[in-house]
Amino acid sequence: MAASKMAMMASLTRCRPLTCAASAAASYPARLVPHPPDLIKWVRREGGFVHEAVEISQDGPNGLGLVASQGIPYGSELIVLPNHIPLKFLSDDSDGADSVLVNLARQVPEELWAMKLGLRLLQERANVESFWWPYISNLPETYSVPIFFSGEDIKNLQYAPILHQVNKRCRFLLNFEKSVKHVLENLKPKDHPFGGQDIDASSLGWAMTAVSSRAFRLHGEKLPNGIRIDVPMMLPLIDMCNHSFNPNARIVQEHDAGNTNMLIKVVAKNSIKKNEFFQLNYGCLSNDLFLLDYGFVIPLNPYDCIELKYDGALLDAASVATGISLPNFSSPAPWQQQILSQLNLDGEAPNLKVRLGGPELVEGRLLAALRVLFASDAETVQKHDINSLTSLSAEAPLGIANEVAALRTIGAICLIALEHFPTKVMEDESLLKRGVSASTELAIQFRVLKKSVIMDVMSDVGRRVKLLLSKEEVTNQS
Ligand SMILES: C[S@@+](CC[C@H](N)C(=O)[O-])C[C@H]1O[C@@H](n2cnc3c(N)ncnc32)[C@H](O)[C@@H]1O
Repeated sequence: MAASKMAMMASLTRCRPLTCAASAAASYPARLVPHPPDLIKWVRREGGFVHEAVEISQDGPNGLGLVASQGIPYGSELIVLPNHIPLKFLSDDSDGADSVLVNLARQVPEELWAMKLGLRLLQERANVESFWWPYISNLPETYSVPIFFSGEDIKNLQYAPILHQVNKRCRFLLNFEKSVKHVLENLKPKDHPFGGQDIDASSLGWAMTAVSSRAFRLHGEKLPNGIRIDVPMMLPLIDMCNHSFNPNARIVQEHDAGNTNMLIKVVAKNSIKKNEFFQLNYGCLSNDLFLLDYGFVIPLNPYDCIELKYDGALLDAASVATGISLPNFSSPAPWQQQILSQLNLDGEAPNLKVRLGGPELVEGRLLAALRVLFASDAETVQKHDINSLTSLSAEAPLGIANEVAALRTIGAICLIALEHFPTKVMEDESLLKRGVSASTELAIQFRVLKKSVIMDVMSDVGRRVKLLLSKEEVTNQS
């Protein structure tokens, strides 16, 4: 009944309905319409180029992807999009319905930039005559990002920094829904950017996620002052490529022969075998960002890390756990405090977020702070510059005993962080084996990977401590 009313309203107002399903239950989300137009043919018809061996196909659990139907040599152009195909936001001097959109976009905080372009996507999705309909109709109907999780599955993530981000996004969508409704309330039909349709938090969430999971930030048009700024844009067909940290394709931007049109190309980075999927690198991101923006997590992600709040209480608890008591943790000496300020861990507006894991393994600021707090005299420390104090590869700059104490404290911090999770990895694994819904599985996988980041850091610092102690033994014997 409700659906038929919606369809009738859409045909009366010459717009397409913006309703969407609340959550992605299956691993293969359906497209906006059951049989969308052929995207490859559309790109070619619009003057773009698509290599004859490029096909759209199911890429296992990654959804649809682009696959090579025959071998392709290194350096080949796979897709070329002329300037009018990417979907971008509007210019600030737009008028009518577009100016309403520009004004709404001004209410979107910079960090949620995807919502801004999402408004434009919703506008085109609502418009029956949209140039981009062949593209939009091929977009997934639902997304597996946590803003669409049930409250229980949000809790299942078990990791405070991501819970904070999910809550922030949900709160923003609910508040933005109110602002959008208020702005649209008394608009004349010709000024309504969504063809007279109601917008709610769910359609806003769909649009924000369609953009965050598919848009690329590329050079935009040249400004009058000659500068090019990066602008987010949706790249039809190119955004069918799935992610890999070891991609076989890359995006390049080039001017056409007449130097009038900026072309966006996908080029083979390697030679590509028949049946191989084309993959792009979405960025060196943590699993938090992959989950929040794209709705998936990556096992063995070298960029995954955990975030902790550096404070005296954490360090005191860690020192109790290691048995290395040090009163200076909560009340450092003035010279130590000075270095902590230099590290931005003390002072007027300190940044107390520190990371473990990722390529750095231990954030340099945390390592330097511990090395300095365990040092007994200012003179030894002052012989070293901040770069060597923050570097894990600088071997024990303040001596072996100092390094062992700092590393053991990091091990203890890891243990405390691990104990903050309400479940153990073994319990998570048995839940996964029992079979759970797709979103519960994703939430559990996320927390398992966070725990494995912590365990990896623990075993790495443990190895370093052993090595240092064995070196010390050799030195003492000789
Ligand atoms: C830019 S789109 C790629 C095309 C998409 N697979 C589709 O069906 O339309 C990005 C989305 O693809 C999926 N994806 C891409 N790379 C993935 C990967 N390495 N693992 C799991 N899912 C992936 C995620 O759903 C992500 O949000």
